[in-house]
Amino acid sequence: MAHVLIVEARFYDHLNDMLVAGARAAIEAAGHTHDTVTVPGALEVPGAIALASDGDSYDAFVALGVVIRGETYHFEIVANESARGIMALTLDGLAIGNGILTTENEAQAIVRADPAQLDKGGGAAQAALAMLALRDRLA
Ligand SMILES: Nc1c(NC[C@H](O)[C@H](O)[C@H](O)CO)[nH]c(=O)[nH]c1=O
Ligand SMILES: CC(=O)[C@@H](O)COP(=O)(O)O
Repeated sequence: MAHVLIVEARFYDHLNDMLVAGARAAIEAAGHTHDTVTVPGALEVPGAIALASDGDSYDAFVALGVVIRGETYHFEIVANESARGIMALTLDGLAIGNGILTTENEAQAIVRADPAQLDKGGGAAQAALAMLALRDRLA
């Protein structure tokens, strides 16, 4: 049984609730356990995973959040740098599923976050568990 940490950037409550529900359901359906920590925004997600990976408490990580394009270049910074930070941790050998949505508008985010529709939170959890299984197999 694996113990998974969900790191959620709680920027949009209603969207995050759906992503977290999907991720938790997928982890539980696979017979694993989970904790959740909350950070202010997507830019803080890689740092939180790095902090949590210092000990032996967690086998895998699920990054969740929503970045919706606004009027300025800030969207690119938050979307690209959060993904870059998560990818760097992945290349260090951590099992991480990236469920940080980067959308043009709220409607796109709802379809992707909703567990009854595209369920990207559940998909990110399944990706984290798949990478954990691969790591165990290759070790
Ligand atoms: N605009 C969004 C942000 N921005 C906040 C940053 O992620 C960060 O918390 C701030 O710059 C302080 O370091 N975060 C999201 O998750 N989603 C957004 O749409
Ligand atoms: C991530 C974003 O683009 C958004 O939340 C920020 O909006 P703005 O560019 O209008 O300041």
